[in-house]
Amino acid sequence: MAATIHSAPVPGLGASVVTIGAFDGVHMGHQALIRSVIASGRAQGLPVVAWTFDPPPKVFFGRAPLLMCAQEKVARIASLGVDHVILSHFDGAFRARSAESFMDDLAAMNPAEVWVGDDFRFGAMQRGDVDLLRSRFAVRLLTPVMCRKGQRISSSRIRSHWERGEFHRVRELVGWEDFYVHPAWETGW
Ligand SMILES: Cc1cc2nc3c(=O)[nH]c(=O)nc-3n(C[C@H](O)[C@H](O)[C@H](O)COP(=O)(O)O)c2cc1C
Ligand SMILES: Nc1ncnc2c1ncn2[C@@H]1O[C@H](COP(=O)(O)OP(=O)(O)OP(=O)(O)O)[C@@H](O)[C@H]1O
Repeated sequence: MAATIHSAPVPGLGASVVTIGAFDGVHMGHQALIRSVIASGRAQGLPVVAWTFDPPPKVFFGRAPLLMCAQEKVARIASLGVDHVILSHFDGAFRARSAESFMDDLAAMNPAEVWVGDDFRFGAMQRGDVDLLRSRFAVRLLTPVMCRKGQRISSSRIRSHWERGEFHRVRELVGWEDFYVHPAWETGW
């Protein structure tokens, strides 16, 4: 069944399992996290929600270039098999929301589990962390997914490889066989 796309918390969920993240590139670490929440949701018979942001916060703050547009990101997250994708517009008003206010929205979906990585932060000034999330929800942490060289896969590392022109590494760490790297990037503009 195709995922439904929302711009705010999914209404009317009596229970759910949720994962949250910027998910720029939907790389192999993100895929493992999303597959874990799907497996858990299926096992419990609960709807699976992936909550992401457009643009990714780091891009909004000018700390990173974008790896993947929102349309492609949502399509790839949906293709993994989640039931709902929330795409929140990350702007000046959204970034100023407190961690507590964000958790109130999360609570409206009655999550039985919230799946994130151990470095997940949220809320104004990044004040929310895994411990705060644990104060209100059952948090499930995914063990970091490493590359074959033993380093944690991240959007930041993929951006660095891209900037150095190491496109074979970009493709390897992103983990999508059809990930499009423009030929001009391969040869230099
Ligand atoms: C309601 C809300 C407010 C946020 N405000 C800030 C902020 O003020 N500064 C910041 O650097 N990041 C902010 N973020 C972004 C988070 O630090 C983080 O990037 C986001 O929750 C995605 O998590 P991830 O980076 O682990 O994927 C905010 C996130 C949320 C959900
Ligand atoms: N390699 C990984 N293994 C397990 N979880 C991961 C991995 N990379 C990211 N995550 C988790 O996925 C969610 C989304 O992460 P995020 O979008 O910040 O990815 P990132 O690759 O760490 O990005 P950036 O490098 O820009 O900080 C977070 O909960 C994060 O902890």
